[in-house]
Amino acid sequence: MIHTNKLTKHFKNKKETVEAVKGVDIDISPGELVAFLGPNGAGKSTTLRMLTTLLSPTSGSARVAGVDVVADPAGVRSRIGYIGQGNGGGHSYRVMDELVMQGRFYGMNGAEAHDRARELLITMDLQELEKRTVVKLSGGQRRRMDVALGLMHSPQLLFLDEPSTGMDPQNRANLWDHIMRMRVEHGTTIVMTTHYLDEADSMSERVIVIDHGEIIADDTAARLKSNLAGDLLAVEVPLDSAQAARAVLGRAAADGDLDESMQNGTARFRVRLPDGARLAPGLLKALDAAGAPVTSLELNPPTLDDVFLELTGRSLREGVDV
Ligand SMILES: Nc1ncnc2c1ncn2[C@@H]1O[C@H](COP(=O)(O)OP(=O)(O)OP(=O)(O)O)[C@@H](O)[C@H]1O
Repeated sequence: MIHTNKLTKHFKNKKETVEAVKGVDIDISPGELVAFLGPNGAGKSTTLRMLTTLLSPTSGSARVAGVDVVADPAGVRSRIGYIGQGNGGGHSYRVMDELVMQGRFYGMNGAEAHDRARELLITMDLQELEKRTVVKLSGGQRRRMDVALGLMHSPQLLFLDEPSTGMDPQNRANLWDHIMRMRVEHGTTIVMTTHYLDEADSMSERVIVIDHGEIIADDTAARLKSNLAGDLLAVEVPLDSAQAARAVLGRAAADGDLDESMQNGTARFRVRLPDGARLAPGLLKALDAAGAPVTSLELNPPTLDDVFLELTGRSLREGVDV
């Protein structure tokens, strides 16, 4: 569905050249749900804008839905839906009319556009609002309508640029319910960008992590987490057994790193384990046998932020509103 070869975008300002996307190779198959995840300025939107023909690449190539983005941008656009960041300006048309107009724009006749609009109003739970003018919709309703607009011409491939930024948790969950339903009903391939770690984790099947214009990881969220981060185990032992605990835990640590702190007669250690749930019981026994009885234990599965931290030494949360 998407194939890129060393796709690159440089922006030239007066004094400097910004290398926003540095030769990325991306392959996405039909039906996949893929999230581009990365910090501010990583190059996610620029990549998406090249794939949707809104920007032309500096070099490299991209085929989207079987069509080259440079040779036939109109062909790409007719096959994809694109829902950009934020809402456009206010619209004084009614919801139904706006959808029908979009269908007409894509060459549908009036009856086809009407039927398709009615179908999408149901999928996106907007049927009660078909006569309301677009400016009067709430933020969440407006975003669902944006998605409906992007789907009017039944694209095989839908691009969502930060679909839920600025929404409250309830509206985000609601939007995702609708997107997932649409996906099941129409088998649409979805490519999205997001800042929200939990969203990339729970909604997408595959996460492409972008940093400084390069792809630094590409896998399922589950595999990224288990391969790169591991579970985080925190144990407390009495202070006088800290040395024994340090030796046992140091051997078990995935990366040899032990984080330790002392407080109120207790030593607290934090260590990453590749498969914590399976290893923790044996480790408790080993600690006990070494004379370091565990007084408290906490086991946390890794997050995509841990993955990013492991890959870059930085947290994705830095400077990001999550
Ligand atoms: N039109 C432009 N002119 C100059 N530089 C640009 C332009 N558009 C983007 N950039 C720069 O390219 C880099 C990548 O920007 P991009 O918008 O792709 O990042 P992003 O990962 O989508 O970030 P965000 O999550 O903040 O939307 C940034 O350094 C940005 O400042």
